[in-house]
Amino acid sequence: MNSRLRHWREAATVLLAAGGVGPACGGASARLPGALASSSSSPPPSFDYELLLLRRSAGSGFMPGAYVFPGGTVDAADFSAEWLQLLPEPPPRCGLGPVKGPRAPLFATERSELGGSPLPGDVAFRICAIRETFEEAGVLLLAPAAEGGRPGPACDGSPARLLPAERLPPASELAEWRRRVQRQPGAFLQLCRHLRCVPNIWALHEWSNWLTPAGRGGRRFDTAFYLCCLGQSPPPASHDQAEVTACKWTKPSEAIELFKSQDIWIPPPQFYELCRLCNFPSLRDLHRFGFERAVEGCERWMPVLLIASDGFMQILPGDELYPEDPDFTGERKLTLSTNKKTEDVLKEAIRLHRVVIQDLNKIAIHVNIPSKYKHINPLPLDSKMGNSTDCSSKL
Ligand SMILES: CCCCCC(=O)SCCNC(=O)CCNC(=O)[C@H](O)C(C)(C)COP(=O)(O)O
Ligand SMILES: Nc1ncnc2c1ncn2[C@@H]1O[C@H](COP(=O)(O)O)[C@@H](OP(=O)(O)O)[C@H]1O
Ligand SMILES: [Mg+2]
Repeated sequence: MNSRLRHWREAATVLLAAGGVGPACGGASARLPGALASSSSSPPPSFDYELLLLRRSAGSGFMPGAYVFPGGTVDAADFSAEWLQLLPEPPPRCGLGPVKGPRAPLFATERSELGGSPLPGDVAFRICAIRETFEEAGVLLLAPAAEGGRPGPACDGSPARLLPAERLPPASELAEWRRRVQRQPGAFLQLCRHLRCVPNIWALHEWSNWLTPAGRGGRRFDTAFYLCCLGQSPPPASHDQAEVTACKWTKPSEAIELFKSQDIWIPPPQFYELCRLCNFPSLRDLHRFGFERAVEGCERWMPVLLIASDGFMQILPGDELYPEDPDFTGERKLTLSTNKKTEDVLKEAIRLHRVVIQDLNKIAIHVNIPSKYKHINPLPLDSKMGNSTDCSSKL
């Protein structure tokens, strides 16, 4: 086994947004992607789309009860060479756009331990995210196969669409397929063959890559985060009453409000990504940004814990306290700690990229450095969205 894989499991997740079909909202859509609000008095954005959040079972071994995006651990079936018979184009890209930027280790991993699959990580992790979205929420992100048996995914830069209802089997049959895939992930390939479809890997755009922090002794995941924008109303989503106990389509701002009011708990990486989405009230703008930015790639982010006297911080790459040689495996048991209060630590810092956690639902993101790879920093939220838990980008 690859030494990295002894320490964590590889996983994929998808920020699934749907909407953008109604009239433009408010004027907030005039906010330019990439232009961070520097004032704390701008009106709250009005979103024309919703995002799918799932509540993890209270019995889950990892982050029980947390609201997360659909996703899970990669299975050998996601790397099956048989997918190549369904995909319209051969490796290495299988019809995916180029990535000129850096490749996070997740995407460049040697796959021999998974049977030496010729399927690239870029494809397999997208298949994983799509399969998990079906298992956990019943939402099927598939593209139809073109006439003659060759699939013809739309890759024209517009938001994706789900298969039309007439392409799907009756609900009871689909529910049976869902149970089969939950029991045996390899059944997802059989379902795609049966429906003459392919997982719509072209609708998933590389967004970020988070590695669970080391040092807490728990389970860790190296997770590929993708963005997928559906240019249609949010489709029905249903939980599986097992791994997932609730499905919720929510605007990014509403999710943050629910977090602040302690109605839901969202883990720091998902909170960070929700605050990034707050830059985009319009689904079309979000899609365009995600589609065009993906070519730049992304780097892996492993937060490094700094324990202060009244809370703790997750230090992120680019921050002046981020170690030059981070302890990825946790074997060196390196921890950062100080007797100072978080407020004083923050006052002393010049280059900030960190998540300050004072208690479970009191999180603030502090960033004053530009985001790399043409990405975007979390939006500072204005006072109307509350300030007990703020997402403050200091620029
Ligand atoms: C009080 C604050 C505690 C802070 C500790 C953390 O930051 S935990 C962060 C955990 N989050 C991640 O590792 C991000 C990626 N993980 C996920 O999206 C999901 O956990 C998963 C990997 C998709 C879950 O996989 P399952 O197989 O369990 O569904
Ligand atoms: N009813 C239930 N309650 C809690 N966890 C469940 C569950 N049914 C399945 N799971 C867990 O969900 C995980 C599967 O996640 P995914 O398919 O998203 O990777 C598995 O955890 P383990 O990884 O600990 O086995 C599985 O045990
Ligand atoms: Mg999961």
